[in-house]
Amino acid sequence: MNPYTEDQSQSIGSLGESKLIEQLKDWLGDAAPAAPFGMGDDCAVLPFPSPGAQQLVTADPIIYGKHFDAQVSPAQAAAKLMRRNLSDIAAMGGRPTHAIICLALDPKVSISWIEPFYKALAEEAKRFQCVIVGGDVSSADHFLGAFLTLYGETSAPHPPLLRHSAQVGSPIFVTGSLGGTRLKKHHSFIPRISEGQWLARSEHCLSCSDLSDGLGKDFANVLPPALGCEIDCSQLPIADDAIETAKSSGKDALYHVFNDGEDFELIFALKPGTAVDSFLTQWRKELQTPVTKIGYATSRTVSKAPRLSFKNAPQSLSANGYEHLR
Ligand SMILES: Nc1ncnc2c1ncn2[C@@H]1O[C@H](COP(=O)(O)OP(=O)(O)O)[C@@H](O)[C@H]1O
Ligand SMILES: Cc1ncc(C[n+]2csc(CCOP(=O)(O)OP(=O)(O)O)c2C)c(N)n1
Ligand SMILES: [Mg+2]
Repeated sequence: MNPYTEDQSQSIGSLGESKLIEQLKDWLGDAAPAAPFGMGDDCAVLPFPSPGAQQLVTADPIIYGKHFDAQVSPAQAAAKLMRRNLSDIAAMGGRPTHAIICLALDPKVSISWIEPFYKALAEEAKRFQCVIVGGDVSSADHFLGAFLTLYGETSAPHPPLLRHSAQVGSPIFVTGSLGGTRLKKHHSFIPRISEGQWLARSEHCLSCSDLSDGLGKDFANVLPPALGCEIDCSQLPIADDAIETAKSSGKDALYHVFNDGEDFELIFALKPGTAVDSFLTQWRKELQTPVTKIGYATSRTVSKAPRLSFKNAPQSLSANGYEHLR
């Protein structure tokens, strides 16, 4: 849906900041607790994390024209905003608790866009068991951005799952399937919260991250700078929608797997020598989400940054991922 209207009476400009904030609170309903624990004071007052848990906090926005466009409904945009932050909490093995949302909006944004957007944020918060405790509204010219800060906590007593901690020989896995994001997954994925928590509880996982910028870039998230990674392209879980996308893009489906980003799946590395078959049996007993071993961490002598090498790759595969500002 196009978020803008030329009819001033239907725009948020006709409400003004204070009236809009009142409306936002109404639309959030019981997803927004009362002050001082929620909206209404200068700060929200948050409780300490549960005993033995550590506090997590992450931030990612959605910006019109950068993370979504007019093809995406306000409810889908809201789900994407919540879930891309939830995906970071999942990657650390945590669960979400509290969210703050800052809006920068052109006055021409329509009430009929912001209302379903906020109602869907409330639905998402309830579904993923967190509350929306505040935020900010400011005006911006020709811009629509919603910036979410999400608090969470680790799964006590387990430490958070960190990036860059794989070791030589670590088998590397991904959840779900990759490369199918352009058609719909970028706004309709499920953050892998249970899977992240399960990994945090397992004694096998050394390192974990989520795939937001594409496997060709984010593989490096689980590796220390001195290591490389060999990926067996014949083992990659290619999404049906990656194959569909490839039909019209003129590129190989693997191109979309490595470069399109926004898979919001987990990539993780296990301790070297982990019995992969019994790990997989255990996973499949307790989790429904598919998981695939895609390769392993390799040693590298001359190194500034982790390097990717391939088995069974098509010739001239480019695998760089998504990079803002370029
Ligand atoms: N503008 C910024 N100021 C401070 N820290 C930032 C900024 N942008 C990103 N970071 C931090 O850099 C790290 C990598 O960011 P990013 O690639 O956006 O992570 P993710 O893919 O998980 O969103 C994160 O720890 C993030 O908090
Ligand atoms: C209109 C529009 N343009 C481009 C994209 C594709 N896209 C936008 S951001 C992004 C990468 C991930 O986003 P980023 O903000 O880098 O997430 P982070 O790594 O910070 O979690 C991709 C593939 C899109 N989904 N919609
Ligand atoms: Mg980010």
